[in-house]
Amino acid sequence: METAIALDRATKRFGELTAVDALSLEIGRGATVALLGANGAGKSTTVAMLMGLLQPDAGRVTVAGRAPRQAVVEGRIAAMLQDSGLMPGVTAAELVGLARRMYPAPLRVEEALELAGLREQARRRVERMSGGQVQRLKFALVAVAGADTMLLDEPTRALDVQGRREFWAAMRNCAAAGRTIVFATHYLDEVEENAERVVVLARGRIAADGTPARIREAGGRAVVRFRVPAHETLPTLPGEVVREHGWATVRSTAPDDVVRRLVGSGADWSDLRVSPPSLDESFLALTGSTHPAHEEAQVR
Ligand SMILES: Nc1ncnc2c1ncn2[C@@H]1O[C@H](COP(=O)(O)OP(=O)(O)OP(=O)(O)O)[C@@H](O)[C@H]1O
Repeated sequence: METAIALDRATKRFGELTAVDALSLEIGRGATVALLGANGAGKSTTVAMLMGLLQPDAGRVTVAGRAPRQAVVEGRIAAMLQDSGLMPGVTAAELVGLARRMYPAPLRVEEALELAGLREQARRRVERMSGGQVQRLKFALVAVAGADTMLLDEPTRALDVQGRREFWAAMRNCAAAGRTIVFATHYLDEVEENAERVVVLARGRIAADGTPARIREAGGRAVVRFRVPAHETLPTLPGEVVREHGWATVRSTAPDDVVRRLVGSGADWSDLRVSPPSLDESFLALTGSTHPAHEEAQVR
């Protein structure tokens, strides 16, 4: 498969701190990849190196086989960075039209707005747009580049559920058109739904790399739950057992063994159910962090 992005032992230091630590990663063309990691894991620094905004102190970074800056100039890669502002007083179509002039082989303004789901809002002024529309306009500003690779750094930060849904629908339009998309996020549900590959970063290194399902299984514990009377004695089960209100909950990396022992025990249990490991819990186990989410993610 053709390589869209390659980092070869890329390292970035800020004084004493190593933000990205000999990171090696290859992303094939057309892939949709999530970069996951706690605050400070090195996601934004990696994105900045891929855009040529930061130079690695050691190692190599290439985009479409070129130096990142060259790839940017050639319009092969475009990014939606965190907290970028928008010029007020102009319409969505005017702004996308301005951005379009920077690229050698851009899309038409209408195409970019269509991809971002903003066809109806083409003539709306930037300051009259909702948070979700603004975020999709930022996406249109990236999409108009017509680049094969798009980097999105926390694109749905602070969006409500509807805004996030609309944003990812726009992103999937681009993915379906064969673009390579790499996005950094803290929202694990977005990863499950929108990425075919997840790269988990911790302290500037790769903690895990695989499909969302594999990542879930790599670090997570399944949950086995069943009804059991409070006085009933249970056999020793491989996992962490919590009993309350007539239910037992077992968190285990070996759910089959839990069920086998229960069945063999003759204990008086019922209503057994097994749930797969959650990505959330796996993430915590893999990164050793407290919680992957920003405050705003926790209140959702
Ligand atoms: N310009 C800078 N100067 C000094 N330290 C920096 C700079 N940029 C980033 N860092 C540090 O490098 C580390 C990695 O930061 P980075 O922004 O890449 O993490 P992140 O995974 O994107 O985090 P977040 O989820 O909070 O955006 C952090 O410890 C951060 O404080």
